[in-house]
Amino acid sequence: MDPRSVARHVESDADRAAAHRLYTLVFPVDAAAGRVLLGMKKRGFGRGKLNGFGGKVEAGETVAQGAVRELAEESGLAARSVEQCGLLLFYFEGDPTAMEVHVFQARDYAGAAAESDEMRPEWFPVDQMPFDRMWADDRFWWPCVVDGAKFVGRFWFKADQTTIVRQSLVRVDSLDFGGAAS
Ligand SMILES: Nc1nc2c([nH]c(=O)n2[C@H]2C[C@H](O)[C@@H](COP(=O)(O)OP(=O)(O)OP(=O)(O)O)O2)c(=O)[nH]1
Repeated sequence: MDPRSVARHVESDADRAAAHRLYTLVFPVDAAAGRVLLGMKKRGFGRGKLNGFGGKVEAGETVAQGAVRELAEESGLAARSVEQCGLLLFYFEGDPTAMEVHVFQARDYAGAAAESDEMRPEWFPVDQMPFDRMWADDRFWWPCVVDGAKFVGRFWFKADQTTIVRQSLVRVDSLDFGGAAS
């Protein structure tokens, strides 16, 4: 398991041995206007869905650095800071590698949203999210973001990447795993 993975803190002994791949997911929030920037994914995994901005954490960067880099690459926004609000673990039937997704909000950023090769950005009111055009799990944990609550969610998907067969979601006091996620 990647030494930056926090999964070892939240999973069972059996899960701890499994491979985890680290990802980031960043939601730029315009708090004054009550809106969040999503992007329509133009290619690859999750193509056609609306989502936050993110991707794989690269060698030599922290998870937070990866979040800032992906946000800039995909949306054109330069985050001055990012705040982690959640941890998501995804398991897909037939795939031995779990996805460990670190979810951030970016409330302090510079620049204007611009279309990239990967994403077409669009602002939405935080209380009117287009869940029908998003990943199936998002409707369950997004209310935690709106409430300002930190959360850990685990979702087991069928290989169709659409059907959730099992899930757990808990609100937590802290996502500080001894520095592992910073
Ligand atoms: N909201 C939401 N986001 C998800 C889910 N599953 C999932 O992988 N994501 C996010 C995490 C990442 O931000 C993104 C997947 O990363 P990616 O495949 O685009 O990674 P990347 O940009 O490094 O990929 P690449 O095309 O450059 O190889 O999708 C989900 O169920 N809900």
